[in-house]
Amino acid sequence: MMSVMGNPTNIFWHESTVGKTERQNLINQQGCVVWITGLSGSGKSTLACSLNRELHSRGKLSYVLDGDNVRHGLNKNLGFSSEDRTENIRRVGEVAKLFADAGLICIASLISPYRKDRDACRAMLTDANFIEAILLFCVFMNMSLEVCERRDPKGLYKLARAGKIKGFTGIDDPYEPPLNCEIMIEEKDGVCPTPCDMAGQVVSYLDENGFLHA
Ligand SMILES: Nc1ncnc2c1ncn2[C@@H]1O[C@H](COP(=O)(O)OS(=O)(=O)O)[C@@H](OP(=O)(O)O)[C@H]1O
Ligand SMILES: Nc1ncnc2c1ncn2[C@@H]1O[C@H](COP(=O)(O)OP(=O)(O)O)[C@@H](O)[C@H]1O
Repeated sequence: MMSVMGNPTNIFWHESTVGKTERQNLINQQGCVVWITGLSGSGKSTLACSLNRELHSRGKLSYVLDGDNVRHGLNKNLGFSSEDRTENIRRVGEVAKLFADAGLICIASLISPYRKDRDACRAMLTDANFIEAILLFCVFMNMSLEVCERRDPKGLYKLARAGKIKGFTGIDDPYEPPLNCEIMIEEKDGVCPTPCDMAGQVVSYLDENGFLHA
């Protein structure tokens, strides 16, 4: 039977002769995904960059998938409707899964505003071979809309408030905070942790959970 567009048939999984464990042993780390979610301006890219640098300086291989950047290539045909955001998250989830399988620490940094889309990625990254081990850790940038709007480095909140951008997250499109995040970054006594401290919090988590060694 011929394969049908959108509903592929007659395709088969081809096992590789080099396994994930062998790749991980080669680079002495365990592949996983650090999924950073939060409002625009909450500091996702800043944390992603700082974490990437910190892991690199410890000799660990990581790679950042940033929503803004991925939308220039792989996802350039997607906008900001709820359907497009869902597809954006799904594709990045699939790519992150490949990176994790390659043995890398993949840092995905996207607003990812809808709980169901983040949950779908988490389900996609559950390793059935190891007693349902979850390979995705959610980092929630718990910054208030006020903080993000005050920062507004790209001037997008201003445009959204003026009605010049429709469906902007936090203004006229929802952000659903995680109910089950592993790590939360938040202000303490009105002070936001430095990029270095934010990265330190994630590195400690990865270290404590054994991901920085094969
Ligand atoms: N309508 C609307 N809502 C939210 N954000 C918008 C919108 N239009 C453009 N932008 C810019 O796109 C960046 C978010 O892209 P993401 O791929 O992370 O978004 S999503 O996860 O699909 O919701 C986001 O970047 P960050 O500030 O880095 O979050 C914005 O710069
Ligand atoms: N921990 C922090 N302390 C102070 N300023 C920060 C911090 N994190 C991010 N910022 C600043 O806030 C703005 C938005 O950060 P960014 O990382 O671009 O957010 P996002 O990727 O979530 O849109 C930038 O100008 C950045 O320099």
